[in-house]
Order: sequence, then structure tokens, then C-alpha cells
Amino acid sequence: MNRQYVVAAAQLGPIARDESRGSTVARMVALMRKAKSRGAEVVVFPELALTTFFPRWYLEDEAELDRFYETAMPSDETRPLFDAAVELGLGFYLGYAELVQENGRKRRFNTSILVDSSGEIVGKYRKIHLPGHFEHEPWRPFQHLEKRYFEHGDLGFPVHDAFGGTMGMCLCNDRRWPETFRVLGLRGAEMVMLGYNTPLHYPLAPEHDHLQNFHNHLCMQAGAYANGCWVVAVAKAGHEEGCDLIGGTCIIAPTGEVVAQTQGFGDELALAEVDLDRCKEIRENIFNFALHREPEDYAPICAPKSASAAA
Ligand SMILES: CSCC[C@@H](NC(N)=O)C(=O)O
Repeated sequence: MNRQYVVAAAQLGPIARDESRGSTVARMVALMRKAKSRGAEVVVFPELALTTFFPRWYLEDEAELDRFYETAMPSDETRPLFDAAVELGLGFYLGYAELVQENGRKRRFNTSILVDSSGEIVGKYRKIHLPGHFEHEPWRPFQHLEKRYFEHGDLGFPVHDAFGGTMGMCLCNDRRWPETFRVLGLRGAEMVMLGYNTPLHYPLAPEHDHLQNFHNHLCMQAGAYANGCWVVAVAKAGHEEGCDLIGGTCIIAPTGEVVAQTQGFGDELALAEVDLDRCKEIRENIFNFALHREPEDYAPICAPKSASAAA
């Protein structure tokens, strides 16, 4: 694959609690076909793209909870995505809830994968910055129980040789942390793909609700610029099960400029021609890490949590 191609950010509109995987996957395959017809070679889907954003509910019935997770990838229900990748010659990024059995216990992760155009999984990431809370907090208009439903990702922030270059992944809340982009940048990421589910209303600081879209782009444009990488950021958007999720799906150049963006809150593509060599504009100049970075003065950033609180 060459280093210059069209990427499609494939935003999904709301997914109902009782929408079947078959229905969601069919929506996603339709987006893949549309992306192909518009020249795309890579398609990026949201976080937890296969289901509604279930951490908004406190679920006491484990069987009900398990229903939102994938125990195999691909499965019979998700295989159409992989088949479409092969048929159309497309790579894709997919976020989903992962359930694995290890040493006799269930482990749950908020996961993303990269799949190449031969249908092979070529990269996996498990979300590190899990937002929200662990216990049921009935005062909230909706829950955000990621800390209850997922373990801290155990794969670090890897990069992958794929799609003609060095690819990084993260998921939703990770994008707010400069460290995410810097670690990926230090590993040479030329494109960072990420999906998100971001409620418009933040119950802990509702006075910031009107800033949700601003903060969304602010952190990602800064991450792209300060690390000289492309960012492809994809929302699950719209009014989902009584909760408004922001849109703002976009593709950001290494200069920090938004070069493509969705307009609405439904299933929609934003496309841009990406040239991975443009990373050099930043990485060989203002953010030439070898020449200008001063890690000896950044010690608190790398200290364990307990020590950095005191720093
Ligand atoms: C608990 S409010 C933060 C919401 C968070 N959402 C996800 N999915 O990580 C985000 O950072 O967008």
C-alpha cells in the first residue's frame, strides 16, 4: 500500500439497546461500500461500534451485560465486516467490547483492532484511560460505568506497521490525555485512529456542556500538531437511548488543521486524502524530538501516580 490514500471516518448514528448486531453490521457495511465508491482505502469506525453505549446503565444481570461483548472476533455476526474488507480491498479500525476467559475468570476490555484488506487483524489496543465511575450513582441522569465494565488495558500504546506506515490507536477518553499522543508519537505513529462516545451533558460539571465540541477538537488538534501525525476521530453520535452524544467526527492533518468533518448526527462519512509523508513537515521541524525535546526535565510525567501527586 502506498503512503497517500483516502481515509473515511465512518460516523455512526444512535444504536438502540435492542438493535441486533446484524442490523448494526449491515449499517457499517453500507458505509464501507459508500466509502469505497468515494475512493477510500481505510475506514475508521467508532468506539463500541457494535452496540449501544451500554455503560450508561447499571446492569445487575450478568447475562444481560455479557450480551454487549464480543467473545470472538470475527464472529458469525461480525464476519460481514471482514468479508467486505476483502471484497472491497479496504482496511478498517473497529472499536468493540471484548470479553475473554483467562485462568477461569472473565476479563472485559474496551478494545479496538486494525484489520487489513486481506481480512487479517494486524493490531489490537485495549483502552487505558477509563472514565466515569465504578459504583451505581443514581443521582446521575445516566451512568458512565466504564470503570466497572472494563479492566485497564494491558497492551500499552503499541504502534503497528499497516496501511503503508506506522499506525497508532486509542479510544475516546484517551484522546484528552497528551501522554497518549506523545507515547504514540515517540513510537513513530503517523496516523492515530480513535473512536468515541461522548455525552453532551457532563453531570460533574454541567457548566462545561457547551464546551464539549470545543474540547473534543482542541485535544485532538493539539495531539496531531505536537506529534506531527494524522488523527482520524470518529463519533457514535446523536440521541441514543435518551442521551445526546456529540458528533464532530473529523480528520486532522499533522499541522493540527481539521481537513474533513461530518455535518450531522447520523451514519455519515467524512473523507480526506491522507499523505503520511506530510508528518515530516512537523516532525523534522518544530517538533523534531531528537533535536528539541528535553526529557530530562519531564520527570514528573513519568513518575508513578503516587509520586507525581507530590511532584
Ligand atoms: C465521563 S465523561 C467523559 C466521557 C468520555 N467517554 C468515553 N467513552 O470515554 C470522553 O472522554 O469523551
